Amino acid sequence: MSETSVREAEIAVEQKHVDIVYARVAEMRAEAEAMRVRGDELAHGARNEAVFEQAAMLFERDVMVRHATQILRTLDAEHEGLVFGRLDSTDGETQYVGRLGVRDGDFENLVTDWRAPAAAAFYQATAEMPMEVIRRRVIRSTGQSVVDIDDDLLMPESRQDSMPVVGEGALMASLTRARGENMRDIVATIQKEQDEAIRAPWRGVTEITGGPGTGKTAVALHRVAYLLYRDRRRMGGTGVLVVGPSPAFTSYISRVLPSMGEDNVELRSLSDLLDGAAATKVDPAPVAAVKGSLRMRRVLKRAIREAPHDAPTELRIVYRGEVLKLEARDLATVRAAVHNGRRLPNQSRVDAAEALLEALWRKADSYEDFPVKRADLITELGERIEFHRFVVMWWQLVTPADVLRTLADRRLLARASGRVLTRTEVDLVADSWAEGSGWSVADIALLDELRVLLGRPPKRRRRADFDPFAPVSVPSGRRQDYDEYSHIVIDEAQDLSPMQWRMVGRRGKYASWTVVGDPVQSSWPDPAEARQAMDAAFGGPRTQRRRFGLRTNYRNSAEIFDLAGKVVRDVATPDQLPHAVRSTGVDPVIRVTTALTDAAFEEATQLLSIVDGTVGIITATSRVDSFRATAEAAGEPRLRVVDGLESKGLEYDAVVLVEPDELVHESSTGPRTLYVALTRATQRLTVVTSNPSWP
Ligand SMILES: Nc1ncnc2c1ncn2[C@@H]1O[C@H](COP(=O)(O)OP(=O)(O)OP(=O)(O)O)[C@@H](O)[C@H]1O
Repeated sequence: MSETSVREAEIAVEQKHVDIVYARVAEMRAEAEAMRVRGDELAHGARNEAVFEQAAMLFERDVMVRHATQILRTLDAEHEGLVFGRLDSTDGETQYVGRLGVRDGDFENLVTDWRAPAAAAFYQATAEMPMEVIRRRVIRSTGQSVVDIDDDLLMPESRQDSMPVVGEGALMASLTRARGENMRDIVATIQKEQDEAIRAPWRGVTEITGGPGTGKTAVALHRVAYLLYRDRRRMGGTGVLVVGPSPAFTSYISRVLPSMGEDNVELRSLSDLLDGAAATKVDPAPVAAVKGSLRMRRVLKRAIREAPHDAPTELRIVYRGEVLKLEARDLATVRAAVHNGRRLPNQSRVDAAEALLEALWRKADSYEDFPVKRADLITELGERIEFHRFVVMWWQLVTPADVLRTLADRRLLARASGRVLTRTEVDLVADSWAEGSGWSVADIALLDELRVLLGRPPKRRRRADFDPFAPVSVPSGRRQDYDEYSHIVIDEAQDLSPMQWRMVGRRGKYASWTVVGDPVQSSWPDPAEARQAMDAAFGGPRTQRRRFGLRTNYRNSAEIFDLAGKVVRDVATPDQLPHAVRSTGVDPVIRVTTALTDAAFEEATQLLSIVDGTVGIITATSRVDSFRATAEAAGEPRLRVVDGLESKGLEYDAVVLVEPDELVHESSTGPRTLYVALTRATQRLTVVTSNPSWP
């Protein structure tokens, strides 16, 4: 038989099995649908039953509806490539691997879930360690149709003539596919070193490092799917949080987990980790460096001890014909004493009132010939409306945002900072808040710190809040303190500032962690301080750690990565640079011109005609707005414009990098940012520069 007809015959064999699986899935879907209907009937019935039966019925309904919905969701997510692998072993057994475990009506295995221990050999078997696997086959489908297969022969000596082997490399086929709006899952082609990190135990901290394009993000997300599968009870109930660097990044990765049937994972970026305060800008590097350092915590702690700018500076009250007066100094002493107490400021107003009354009593007691009893004075003054009015103005309940807005005044920030910040630093930071154009990413960590330092004001109870028939699924206010996650994934961990580590650490008090990053791509100026804050976030140095290093760059062509490697030669050791496996024979293009904008769009237009997927223009931050406007006018949906920092974690088929020297100069860790930008393209890279001697 010719090679083509062997391939076609094998595709037909696999199609037969795939058809059986889809028929069975249709049955399962009908069963789940029936279960959901039954659940709704129960709920309807509950409304007509006696009250004491309602709770039990509602509970049963909830469990049923949730279970059925989960099954339907999983079945719906597996629209493409439900079955993607097959193993033929020495014992003559054939096993199919897919996105979901499926058994037939007699409980015979039709497909093994890729996350099950039984599927591990699909990813871990190699020619050196074949694990009894003779042939590993990757099955590629479109919808429910098998379109291609690729085989790896792992034990040639055990292969029988009846076992054909076709194709050359499912991995390469997948790597050369065009890139689109969203990242795709890699379940069919996870590599051995990646699989080890994905399947590591949930406990403690799993650190995954690797250079650009080594699949760190992909691995972290597949690990989430794996942990939810293996430990759904532990992980699913209290939730998994995935934190990425930017909203563009979270949107880019947003489809990966749903495509694996997991959509109850919270994806957040560092700019929207705090509800009600989304960041709309990024500070210039010198400002971000100050705001991110642990020194800011000391500044904030001092700031919240200051009296509000509109607080009264004197308390005068007439008691039984005598004037009792607390002057500014007395008031400052009382304020300091209340701050030194056990409760947080927003929960200390009652303490403040008591301390003021106590001070008034001491004042009265010091007067000669003024015989009053302490208890009488405290009760009588404590009931006076004028006293209450004073307390409300003097001990104000403040929000985190109030505090930062106050510190936009250079004088006030200087006072709060004492010797902690230099004059220049005070001016930089105060001015950034005075601009009033919304919060920056670095501000979010400060607001979160203040949330904890200030405490939540006591809630007034309202009877109407109580609804015995509210759905039982998510108790209202559950995540109010953000600290109930069971697992937290931090992507691009090398860029978190110490203050950001504190913010995520608060959310992971009871969590285990997966932390992925690449020290060489770091844009944070003080890695030692960040490292310390990171250790603290994990619960101290005694927390169990395991480390994995990824060494293969799957994104860039060897030609592109070669150029990128040159720019970080001074800041990276050779073993920190991954190995790019794919050569395209196309070298990066360097175009020298002073007409940067025109040239960049010309090159982008040309690249759009060559590649099927997206083209990214990466420029210095100062040029982004004008480039975006031009791109918008061009109306090309496959074209994106980002700056160096925004490009973190993203990828495009082709990249036009504009004026690399500018990227280097605009950040304190310039060569690293340029390295990030140079490693975003999968196929083509064009550099447009006015510097004839670049690189
Ligand atoms: N085993 C694999 N099979 C197919 N594609 C893969 C595999 N591993 C990684 N990739 C692809 O390589 C690209 C890079 O992966 P990913 O973005 O996860 O890398 P990264 O290490 O997070 O990169 P960076 O640090 O540069 O942002 C993605 O398109 C991903 O789908």
